[in-house]
Amino acid sequence: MNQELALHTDKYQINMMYAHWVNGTHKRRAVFEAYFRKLPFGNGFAVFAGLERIVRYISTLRFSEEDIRYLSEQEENYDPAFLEELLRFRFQGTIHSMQEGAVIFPEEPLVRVEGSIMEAQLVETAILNFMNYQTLIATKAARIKQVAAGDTLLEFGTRRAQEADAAVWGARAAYVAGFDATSNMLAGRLFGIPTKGTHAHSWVQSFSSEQEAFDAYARVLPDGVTLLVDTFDTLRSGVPHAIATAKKLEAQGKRMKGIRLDSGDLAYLSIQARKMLDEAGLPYVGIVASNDLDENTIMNLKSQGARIDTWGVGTQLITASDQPSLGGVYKLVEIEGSDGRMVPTIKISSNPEKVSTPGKKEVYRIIGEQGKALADYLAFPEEEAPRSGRKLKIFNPLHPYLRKKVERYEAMPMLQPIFTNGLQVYELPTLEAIRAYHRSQLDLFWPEYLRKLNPEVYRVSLSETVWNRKQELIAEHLHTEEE
Ligand SMILES: Nc1ncnc2c1ncn2[C@@H]1O[C@H](COP(=O)(O)OP(=O)(O)OP(=O)(O)O)[C@@H](O)[C@H]1O
Ligand SMILES: O=P(O)(O)OC[C@H]1O[C@H](OP(=O)(O)OP(=O)(O)O)[C@H](O)[C@@H]1O
Ligand SMILES: O=C(O)c1cccnc1
Repeated sequence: MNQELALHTDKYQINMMYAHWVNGTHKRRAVFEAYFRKLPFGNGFAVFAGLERIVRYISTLRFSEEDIRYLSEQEENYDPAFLEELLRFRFQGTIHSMQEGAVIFPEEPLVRVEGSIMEAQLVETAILNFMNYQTLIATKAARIKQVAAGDTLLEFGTRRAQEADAAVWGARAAYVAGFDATSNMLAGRLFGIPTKGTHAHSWVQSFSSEQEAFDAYARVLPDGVTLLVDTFDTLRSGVPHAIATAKKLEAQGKRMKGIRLDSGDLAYLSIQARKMLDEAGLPYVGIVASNDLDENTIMNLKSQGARIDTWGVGTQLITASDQPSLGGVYKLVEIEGSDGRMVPTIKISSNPEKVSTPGKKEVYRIIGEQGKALADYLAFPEEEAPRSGRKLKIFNPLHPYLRKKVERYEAMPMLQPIFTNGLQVYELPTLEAIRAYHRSQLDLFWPEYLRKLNPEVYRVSLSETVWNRKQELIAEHLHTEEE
């Protein structure tokens, strides 16, 4: 899915690039950081996703002749010399990022872009677009995985997704966070995600009897067939007909894989269907359920003793319906001054949570002696990196009186170099490696940070130097305001 995406940006980015170019400031060095302020779904963590798309986007970022022609028709009347420069544009900046599958938290840099103000501004919109959506879906999927850890999870959302890209990249994000397969064949081909499918009601409706429909499907797809049993009456018709088909398969030495329930009381129906299958000597036939499922319904069904082994989850996952967007932002944290030195910048807001943290920052995950994460720690790259034996003060930046000191720990750097001066230096991991990394990340946390309801708040701490710089800049700003 390599598309031409240079114009996949907001017009104001092009206009700011142009204004910088006219002003002669377009080559000033700038550092931006992308982060979010609030976790989605009331969850205690999020799962980072979107990097592969970001890498593909950055490495193929070019304005085509058609893009330039389109820009030349805009009411802004861009100077042709500016458009000429866009035609030669290549991203030459440096990007650091969290790796896909990382467990991440509010207020920490997830993607850091350093480059000319012109190029760093251009890529804001697309980076946020990819990161916000894929991280949101991976986080939703992680919540579903948490309540059905030992079961099989199928992603069924394409028909309800917000268009094609969302379906395909959403299927990938779900797989990153632990789903087992998708129904989307394109996602399967593009990313190597396992694909699975049962059949629709239309298959049964297109025959004169349910039995005939089941037998025909099983004849064509004898290995691992799953039959949808709720077209007419699940317990009186669907399950008995499926049992009859399974017996015919057995006679040929084949095993039916499962039945699918898609309506009605899924707890009751699955318990009854399980009994009927077991009594018919078919304990190996599994039960798939679908129908507007999410983590809450699945948990609830499990608490009712539902006998469901596989969950098909569509709409609620792919649209993240209880919170359909992640509010990731991209803020300027440093800019080159007239003397060529980099100057930290701050964005002040009357809402203290919206005041940005100045300066380019590294993110360290501080792992305590029991192998579990204690806090994340943000420090300037020029500060001495945290290492065991060097006492660290961990505090909550919004409530600095909540503090503790740690001395024996491991400091795990979280941001990896992805591009250096335009050159891709990061080799994209396989999806299997990303899934394994995600699981290893979850293992770093005590369960109280991971639980789905009212989780403990994990701390993202600032180094004292970062904290002091922030206070100085706030004070400077107030001082200038008063003058
Ligand atoms: N035992 C149960 N406990 C809690 N929720 C359930 C239970 N059984 C099913 N559900 C959920 O309740 C909702 C039922 O929705 P709805 O009433 O639209 O379905 P339906 O009428 O059974 O089927 P259809 O989709 O054909 O209309 C679904 O989200 C389903 O997952
Ligand atoms: O419910 P979701 O989580 O989105 O899962 C996907 C749904 O898509 C299919 O039916 P569809 O919704 O097209 O029709 P139906 O509800 O009438 O079965 C399938 O039978 C599931 O119910
Ligand atoms: O294979 C299935 O059962 C399926 C696929 C997509 C949506 N609903 C169901």
